[in-house]
Amino acid sequence: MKIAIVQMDIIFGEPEKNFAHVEQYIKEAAKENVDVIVLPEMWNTGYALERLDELADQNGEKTQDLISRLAQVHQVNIVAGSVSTKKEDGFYNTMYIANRNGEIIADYDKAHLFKLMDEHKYLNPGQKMNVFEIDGIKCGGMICYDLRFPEWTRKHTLSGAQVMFIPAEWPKARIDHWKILLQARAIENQCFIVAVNRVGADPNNAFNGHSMVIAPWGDLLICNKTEEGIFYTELDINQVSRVRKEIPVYEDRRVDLYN
Ligand SMILES: NC(=O)CCC(=O)C(=O)O
Repeated sequence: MKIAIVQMDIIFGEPEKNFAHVEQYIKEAAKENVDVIVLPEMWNTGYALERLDELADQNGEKTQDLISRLAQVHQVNIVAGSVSTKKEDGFYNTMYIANRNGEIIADYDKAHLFKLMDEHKYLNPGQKMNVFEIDGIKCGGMICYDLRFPEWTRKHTLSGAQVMFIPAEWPKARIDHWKILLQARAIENQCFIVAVNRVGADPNNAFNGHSMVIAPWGDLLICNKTEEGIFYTELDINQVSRVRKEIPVYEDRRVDLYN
């Protein structure tokens, strides 16, 4: 599975400009014949939460139209990070995934809302998990702060996910947490982690990238990139079963002791 991760800047409260940037990035990444393109969190508006009524994507339609069109034209899967959406009962932080045929195969609303960035004041939390298939490989997706809840990743890998996609707007101030938690999630769940963070700044935070792609043994395939750009790598999915055979963590779990 060839992956392109888009470590982009996000223009605060300017969805038109961000849509245009994302379109350019997807076109550029698609030229490299990749299987999956991955975007960061809330790339349409950034954390302009006070203006969501005016800015959020109505039912995610604009986002779904864009990624569906580009996925079909370029025959590429797109894990479209997340965008702010306006639905019937309020606002959400929503991830959409399009397959090579341009079909939207999954959507996910961020389950754990991050109080330090005021998400709980403006957004509704999601109520379901997010497992989907890309080219026959079971994958899972969650968003940024969800990473701090190990049981959430484990629930996805127990459902068969071999690759976890994690878009983020994770500030520079806590970037060490990001790196350590991502590597731990990969090692403990013996899965690939594909985690995309933004760069740049908004009125409250600075962001320094460090998007990471980590193999099931904990090897770092992409890490420590702080500049804006697209980064590429390839996942050897067979590593998941090899690592799980070598250290049979899933067989050795003591579920009888956990509840
Ligand atoms: N956008 C987010 O969910 C940020 C999470 C974060 O910064 C953290 O420390 O957790």
